Amino acid sequence: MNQRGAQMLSPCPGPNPAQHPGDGCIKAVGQADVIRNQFSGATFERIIDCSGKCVLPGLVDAHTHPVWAGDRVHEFAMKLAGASYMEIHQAGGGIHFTVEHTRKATEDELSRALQQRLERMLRAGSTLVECKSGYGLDLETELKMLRVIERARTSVDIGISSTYCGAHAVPRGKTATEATDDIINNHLPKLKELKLSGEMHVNNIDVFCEKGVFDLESTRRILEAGKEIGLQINFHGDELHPMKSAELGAELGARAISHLEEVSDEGIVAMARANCAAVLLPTTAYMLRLKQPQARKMLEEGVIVALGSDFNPNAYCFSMPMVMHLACVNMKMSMNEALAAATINAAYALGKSDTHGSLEVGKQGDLLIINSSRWEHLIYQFGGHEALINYVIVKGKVIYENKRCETMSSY
Ligand SMILES: N=CN[C@@H](CCC(=O)O)C(=O)O
Ligand SMILES: [Zn+2]
Repeated sequence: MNQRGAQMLSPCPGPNPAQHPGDGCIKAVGQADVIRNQFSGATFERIIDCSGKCVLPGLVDAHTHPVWAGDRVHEFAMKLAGASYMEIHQAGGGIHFTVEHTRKATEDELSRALQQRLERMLRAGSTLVECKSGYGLDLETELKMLRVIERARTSVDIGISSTYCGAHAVPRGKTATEATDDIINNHLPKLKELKLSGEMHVNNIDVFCEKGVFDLESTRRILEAGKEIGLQINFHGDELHPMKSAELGAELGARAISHLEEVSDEGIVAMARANCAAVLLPTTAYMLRLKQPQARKMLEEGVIVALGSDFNPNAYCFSMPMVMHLACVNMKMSMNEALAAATINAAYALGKSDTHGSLEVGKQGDLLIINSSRWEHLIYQFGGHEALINYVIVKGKVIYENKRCETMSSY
């Protein structure tokens, strides 16, 4: 913590932590001496002296595709040579390439890969991440991916919001209408059954609403059917072409829409009115050399702007500190705006801002301790988070401690 403030974590669900078992929530936030007095009789599992350091909320990554097999480094070379994302996709690469490999992978292989990726995200400061399916497209593989995400809830100490993204691409051999019918008639009823039986905890529904993928009408049908079974609407829209996805999302009560490089002015206003969050993905706009989304205009209009890493085989980045840096430089966000977008606003995009995303009494004790007296170093030092993040704490427990940063971060 910096010199002026302090946070007190569990174990302690009441005012006197000594009398209560831990619930992993924040018990007090304020001046160090006031808190010290307040808890003078208490005993703690662990006390960390944060003098000269900063305490930040754990970062929230509002958009990731972390379950897949088969990397696409060869496509990176193709893109550098001038091929566009859609050219590769339409030639059977891109998402289709990943689908082919993910269908062949076993559940254990996918679980191991996911676990390692989530651990890398944790070490980069993310304590809550959205995780999408979407490289199966058929029911069997989509369910395999969702089960892998479900397993990670217990095997990794990171918070997870799970998203069904069966409409990530139109599977080979099907039209978009046939794929839409399959999702509505077969995938969603099965998800509803698994949700009701408690076997799966899927939170959100996603569609890639894009020219040559799912058009506005198919997107509407899928999202409405998902909402009907209790999923939050959180989808890809207005990325490569203006689709009026923002207008549709606002009308359907979407919790969030991602990308939005090609959103219309009317769409921005509609999202602001509907409290629909914009999840901006600076790595993708950078990687694909897309037009940058209009973050400034969105903020001026009152849109809730969140950030995500979009980790996927196309945009291979685990690091929300780097995402914040890109948002500042390329989207002209201030460092304060980027931090809010990577914490409380990202939590909002996942429907979790009551419990996550800020350091407030009663919220989950997810936080980072930065080895610097100015938190802005986390954004300023591009790619430097490994030397800055001293501790990652989830539900009041230290889950990553980086002793090396004590000697590294000031250089
Ligand atoms: N645009 C659609 N989906 C992903 C990319 C997925 C992929 O290329 O594998 C995205 O958000 O960038
Ligand atoms: Zn995506």
